[in-house]
Amino acid sequence: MIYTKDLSKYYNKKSRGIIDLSLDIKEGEIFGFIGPNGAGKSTTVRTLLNFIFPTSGQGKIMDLDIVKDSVLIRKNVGYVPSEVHYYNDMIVEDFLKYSTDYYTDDYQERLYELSDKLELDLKRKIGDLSFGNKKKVAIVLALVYQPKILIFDEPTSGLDPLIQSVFFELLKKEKERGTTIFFSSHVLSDVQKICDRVGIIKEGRLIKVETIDDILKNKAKNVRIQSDDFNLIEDEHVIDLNIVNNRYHFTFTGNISDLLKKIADYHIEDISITEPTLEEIFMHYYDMGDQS
Ligand SMILES: Nc1ncnc2c1ncn2[C@@H]1O[C@H](COP(=O)(O)OP(=O)(O)OP(=O)(O)O)[C@@H](O)[C@H]1O
Repeated sequence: MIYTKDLSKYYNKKSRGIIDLSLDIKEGEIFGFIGPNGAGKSTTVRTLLNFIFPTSGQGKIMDLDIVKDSVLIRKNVGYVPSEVHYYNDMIVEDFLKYSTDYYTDDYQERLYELSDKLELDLKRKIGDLSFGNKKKVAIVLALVYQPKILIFDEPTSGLDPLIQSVFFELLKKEKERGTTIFFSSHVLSDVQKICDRVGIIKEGRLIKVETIDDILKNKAKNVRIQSDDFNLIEDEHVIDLNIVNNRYHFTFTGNISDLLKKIADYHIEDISITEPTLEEIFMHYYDMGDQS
């Protein structure tokens, strides 16, 4: 549904946006796109929607070319930008009605239903809305006509936790309908909640694409051991070792039953083996960069 091959964007010779980005997102998939500030998330989204031209490479959305067919693409995509700029002097209700008038079907009822769920005050002027409330306007607009594809750039920023959970409920309904969702964010818990797969972007390059399940299931474990004679420091599977007094904290990347066999030789006072958080895994990928 969303495909790119070696897509690159340089703003000028010195300023890279994205480099050789290749993505293949299937119909009905919710794809998380994660990376810190400046990694290239917004550049990717803006290039996909042809707000900026790619420097090289190609991209397709629903088999349509992202540059040549961008008008048709935008008709089929709901988009929530990272920063929302609409007509400040318009009343929210008028703006939403005006925007939905473009579509042939009658979306008025859904417009009010979504605004109500997100607790959006329809009677205020857009210019008087907070950042989060402006974001709600963008979310209503993206969801109202039930497009086949949704592209979100940091959609939850500015939303309070209650509204965030309403938003995720709305997305679950979209998923049931088979909508394809590109979800760019730097908030790992958001991505973990809703996405099927996640792509990690670092300094403009995609360094990893994996399912959330695999990331959490197959990866290293956090191990904490208290022992006065423990000595696995040279083990190739022991990384990020931290020793304070007789307390050992490390990440174990090998088979956990091998670890249990090895530690049976030591006098262990206390032990815990836990799944790393997505945050820790993410930091690990970031440290390893392209070799991961
Ligand atoms: N208009 C621009 N002109 C020059 N460089 C730009 C421009 N927009 C973005 N960049 C550069 O491109 C790189 C990627 O920026 P981008 O905004 O895509 O990152 P991001 O992952 O969306 O980060 P953020 O979460 O801060 O928006 C950064 O180094 C940024 O400085």
